[in-house]
Amino acid sequence: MPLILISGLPCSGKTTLANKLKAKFEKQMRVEVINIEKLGLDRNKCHFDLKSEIQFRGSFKSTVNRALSGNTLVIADGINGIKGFRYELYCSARELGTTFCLLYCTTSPEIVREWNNTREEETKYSSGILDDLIQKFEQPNTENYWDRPLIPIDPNSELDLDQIEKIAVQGKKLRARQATKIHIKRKSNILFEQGKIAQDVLDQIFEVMKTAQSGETFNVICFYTQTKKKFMIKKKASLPKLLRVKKQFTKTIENLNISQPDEYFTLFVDYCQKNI
Ligand SMILES: Nc1ncnc2c1ncn2[C@@H]1O[C@H](COP(=O)(O)OP(=O)(O)OP(=O)(O)O)[C@@H](O)[C@H]1O
Repeated sequence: MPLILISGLPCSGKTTLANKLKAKFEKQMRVEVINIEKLGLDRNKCHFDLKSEIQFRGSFKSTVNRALSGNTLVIADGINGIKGFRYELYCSARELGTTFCLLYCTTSPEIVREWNNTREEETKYSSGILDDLIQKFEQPNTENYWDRPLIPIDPNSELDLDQIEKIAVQGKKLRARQATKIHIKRKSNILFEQGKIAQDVLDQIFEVMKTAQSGETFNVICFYTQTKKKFMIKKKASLPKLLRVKKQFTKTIENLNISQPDEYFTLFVDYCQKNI
């Protein structure tokens, strides 16, 4: 059954949107909204650090997959700000040959901060986590085929539920393709590829450090294919220290199912920024 994926900054009106969709569609079919509340989790704990984020994404995805295999319209209501993760959810819909669409709540960072301030204390994002999530958010982009069809939603404008129904429910079904299966690479290939990506990132960081003076901050830009991450490192580190960071990262993510090279790259660069 259809998958409606919602994406947007934290506190951008996603659940409000999901509830409006549910109210409309449940007159016609079974509808399941999957979000932090449904999973019984705390939004600040889920995004506290890399490990908890990855665990949260794992349970979000498996709950979506379980619901999709039933006769249910699934509304996957989350920040879904990592493009590699949106790709994985798109693939779930594609493997089942169902309809799919991405609704993007376009609320700006300034407004989400305001809305967050008016929330009840227990549902508020702490300001550090809110800023971190805003900074990391990879905006949906129709150049990525898995971000299509994309419907931008401004929570302050009238919602065109009929347009969403036309695309998400009556629209074209995705076709399960061999490519989806090919993508499920053998673990050893994935580990080999991740090792290369990590080494590449370290080489790029080390290159900048070689020419910089101790005590100054470094601006580093790391590339992986077309993905670019710019960040700052506060102090110079030795090569053994960089290798230790890589080892710690590998330990942190071991047993977590990261198959997308893009996602691995983004997570590793974030980890380097925080731990060097
Ligand atoms: N159009 C709107 N105008 C003003 N406030 C709004 C609007 N939409 C949502 N809000 C407020 O923003 C807060 C967050 O709304 P909502 O739970 O829908 O966002 P969310 O993106 O699902 O949040 P989260 O990232 O925590 O899941 C709520 O307090 C809600 O009242």
